[in-house]
This record gives sequence, C-alpha cells and structure tokens, in this order.
Amino acid sequence: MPVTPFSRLFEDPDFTDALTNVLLPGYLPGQRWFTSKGKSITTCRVDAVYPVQEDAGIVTISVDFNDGSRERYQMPLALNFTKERRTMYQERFPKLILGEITGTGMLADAVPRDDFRARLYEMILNNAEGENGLNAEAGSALRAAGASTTSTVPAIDTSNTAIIYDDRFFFKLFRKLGVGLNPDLELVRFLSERTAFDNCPPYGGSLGVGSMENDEEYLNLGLMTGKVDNRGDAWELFQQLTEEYFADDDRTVGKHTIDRARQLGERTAEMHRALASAGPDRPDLAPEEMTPAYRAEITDAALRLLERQFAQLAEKMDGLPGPEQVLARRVLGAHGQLNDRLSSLRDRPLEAQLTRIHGDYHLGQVLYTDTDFYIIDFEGEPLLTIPERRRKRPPLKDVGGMVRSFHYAAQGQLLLNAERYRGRDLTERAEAWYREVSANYLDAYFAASGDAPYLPAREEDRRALLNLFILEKAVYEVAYELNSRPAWLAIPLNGVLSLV
Ligand SMILES: Nc1ncnc2c1ncn2[C@@H]1O[C@H](COP(=O)(O)OP(=O)(O)O)[C@@H](O)[C@H]1O
Ligand SMILES: O=P(O)(O)O[C@H]1O[C@H](CO)[C@@H](O[C@H]2O[C@H](CO)[C@@H](O)[C@H](O)[C@H]2O)[C@H](O)[C@H]1O
Repeated sequence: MPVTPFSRLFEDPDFTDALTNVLLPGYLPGQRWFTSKGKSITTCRVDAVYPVQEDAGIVTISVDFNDGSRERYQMPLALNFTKERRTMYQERFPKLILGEITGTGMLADAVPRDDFRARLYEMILNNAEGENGLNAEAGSALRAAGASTTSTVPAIDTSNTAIIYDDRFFFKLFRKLGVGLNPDLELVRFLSERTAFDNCPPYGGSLGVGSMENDEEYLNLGLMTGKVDNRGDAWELFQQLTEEYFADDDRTVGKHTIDRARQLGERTAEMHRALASAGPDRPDLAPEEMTPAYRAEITDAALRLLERQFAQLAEKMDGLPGPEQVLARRVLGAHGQLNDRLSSLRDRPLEAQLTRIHGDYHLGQVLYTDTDFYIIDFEGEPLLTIPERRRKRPPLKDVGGMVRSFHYAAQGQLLLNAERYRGRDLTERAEAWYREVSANYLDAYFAASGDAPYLPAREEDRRALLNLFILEKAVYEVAYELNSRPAWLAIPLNGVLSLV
C-alpha cells in the first residue's frame, strides 16, 4: 500500500498530539458546522485518515464534551507548501487555517483548493476505491454528465459544506457524522434512481466508507445531487406572498398564493406516493402496517416530548418578557388537556401503513422555481439518531410539519417586520391567511393522495392523526425557539393554544 506524505503525517505522535490537544480545540468553535459551540471540549481524537491526494485527505475526528456527550465530524484537510497557496489561505480563508506544521507546511481545510474539489468529483465519477474503505459511487445523472471543469464553494448558510460543480451539481459534504446509512443519500438515491418522482434533485453519487449494503456500519461523507436552478426556498416565497397580503386590510388571500399552496400539496402527495412505492425487496423502505404497539410507542414519545419541552418552558419562564410570560402560563396551564389530546391516539384503532417519510418537512426544505417546487434535505430530524430517522412513520407527520410552517409564514411576516405593521392589529388576519392556505394545501394533498394505504380511510381518523402531528410539532417548536430564537417564541405558544 503506498504511504502518502499526508497519511504519514498522522503516524507522527507529535503531530497528532498537537492537532488534537491544541489545533482542533482552538479551530472547531470558529466553524459554522461545529454545532456544539456552547459546550466545552474535553478531548479530540483522530478516528481515521483517508488520503485523497498526495498532500490532502479526509480525516474523521471524535470530540468529547464535558457533559459526557461525543460527536463525530468530517474534516477535509490539506497541507500547503507553496507560497501561492499559503497566500491564498492567508488572504482569503484565514479562518480555515489550522496552523503551520514545523518543517511540513500549512495545515488547512482542503475545500478552498480547486484541485481537491476536482479530485472528489473525479473519484465519484469513477466509482473510486481509496484506502481504509473509502469508496465512491456515481449516479446516473453524473455518469451522463461526464467530467467536470469548474467548481465553486457557494456562500450559503448551511451546517454542512457545499461545493457546486459546473453549475450543474450540488455536492454536500456532511460535517457532523452519524454511523449508518444517511437518509438523505438513501431516499434521494431511491427516489431518483427507482421512482418517477421528479421533484427532488437527481442523484449524482456519493462518497463514503464501507458498504451501503452493510448499512449499520456505512459512513456517509458526501452526497452529490443535480443542482436545482431555484429562486430561493419556499419560506422566502411565502414571506413575499404574506407581505403582499398584509399590505392593506381589504386584501384577500391571492389566487397565486392559493395555487402555490395547492401545488405544494400535490408535490407532497407525489413525494409520499413515490416513497411508499418500494417493494418487499427493499425492506428498509417498503411500507408496513401500523400496529397497536406502534401507536402506543409514538404516543409515549409525544408525551415524553411534552414533558421535556414543558420542563424547559417552566424553568425559563421568569426570564421571558411580559407578553410571552402570559402566553407561556396559559400554555403550561393546558398541560392536562394536551396530555389527553396526545394520548388519544393510543386507544384509537387506525388502519394505515407506515412508510419512509421526509422527516423534517417545512417550507425551508423546499426550493421554488417560477413554475414548481423541489424538495431537498431528506436528512431527517437533526436531534434523532440515524436509526430513529430511518424509522417508518405515518406520512401525515410531514404534512403536519408543513401545516405548522404555514402558521409560521403568516406570524413570521408580522414578527420579522414589526416596524412595518406597527399600529395595526393583524392577528386575526394572520390566522385567516393560515386557515385558508393550509386548508388549500391539505385539500390538494388529500385529492392527489386518493385512497393511498398510508392514509387512514376514515376522514375523522385522518384528522385525528394529522392534528396529533401538528400539535406535537408545535410543542417541539416551543423549546426549539426557547433555545435558539427566543424572539420567535410567541409563534409556537400561540400555535399550541390554538390547538386546545
Ligand atoms: N440540489 C440543490 N440544488 C440547488 N441548491 C441546493 C441543492 N441542495 C441544497 N441546496 C442549497 O443549499 C441549502 C442547504 O441545503 P440543505 O440540504 O438544507 O443542507 P443542510 O442540511 O446542510 O442545511 C439549501 O437551502 C439550498 O439553498
Ligand atoms: O435546522 P432545520 O431546518 O432542520 O430545522 C430547525 O430549524 C427550523 C428553523 O430554521 C425550525 O423551523 C421552524 O421555523 C421555520 C421558520 O424559520 C418554520 O418554517 C418551521 O415550520 C418551524 O418549525 C425547525 O422546527 C427546527 O427543527
């Protein structure tokens, strides 16, 4: 096996000591993709090194925190020897330099280097097999496109790292790693290569360690998909539409808004039909019946979520501004009622199938073009482990997520532009927009779904299941906002209150 200078570097204990004890603890908290900035690091460790070029490769690391938790990350790293390269990093990417290695070179993130990005593409196109189990797979879209000539790193706010090739392919290099087949790769690959669903980006290929067939052990490092020539995400689109709606008090919900909501309902139904089309030869994807044990399990999970979120709300109550405190008290006062609502599913016999679903469905996960929508980011709920994200669930959970997002779209417009709407009480108009837009979304969704076996046949059962997921998502959002964007807290608090 040829030993490259890059991998040889990691055989030197002085280097790995410096890297894990000094360079990484200083470097990680400054990176957008390092999600646990608030926790303090106790230990960093290099798990594996996958050479990609003579002077660059992918390194996987584990980070331990003082609360006992551990996270794994992917770091593409390069050694830079020449003056030109050093200058490029110093002038344009100073935050991506880990440090100077005496007698060796400058150690930095490899993504800014054109040659490194080109090599990743080439590996995927050629189904390359590297050292230590690193391997790549090309999807039909990439095979059809052939070699790449240019690549760029877009300035977008994501928790992973993106590379665009020839303005045609979008490569997502996963930063925080979880062992097991990543649902983003699994579902995009299935939808694109095995179904007629056209409204997610086509599968271009992947980079990983191990075999996708041995899915418990597989480590997914990157996913290549066709680039969607989009105008933004659906959250931005609906922010424009709510701004038009609130412009004056006589305006009704415009036809364009209704058409767009209905179109999204249809696309959601088509996505669900395609996800449910897997046959028994694909046991991880094929639909299965919802059992009473499953109903009990999701009921318990919803009740545990309620307890956890409410404990956080109660704990932070005193620090909330007056109006939010009033809302929060009312929400906490509805604890018993919410408990009953969420428990009701346990005793309701429901005949419906469970399928693989999107799992983290909201307006921000949908790109829009002039004429259509494209659904992205099938990674699932970030707080769940990969096996939890890969569980089959009722597709109405996605629908509930999107309904909540319509509530956010109207309320968010008012909250984010408080100055613009000062002096006008638009609460009822916002609720009216939400009711009409979500009713149209749901109507189009159910019309396009027909008698799909994953939807309960009886209208009242569909409603009960959907309402459970809407409520559960609103409860989840309470602590999400409390911890990430306290200024938004009133939205889910009002959302919960409107459901009891
Ligand atoms: N196939 C694609 N084509 C064009 N843009 C994309 C594509 N996939 C993702 N994006 C862009 O990258 C952003 C982040 O993508 P997402 O899959 O949500 O990544 P993350 O999980 O890292 O947040 C999206 O909002 C969109 O702007
Ligand atoms: O980071 P993710 O996209 O996986 O999701 C988290 O962040 C979302 C906010 O970016 C949050 O979504 C909530 O706010 C959205 C508006 O910003 C709204 O459209 C969603 O309906 C609402 O849930 C999501 O809950 C959280 O998990």
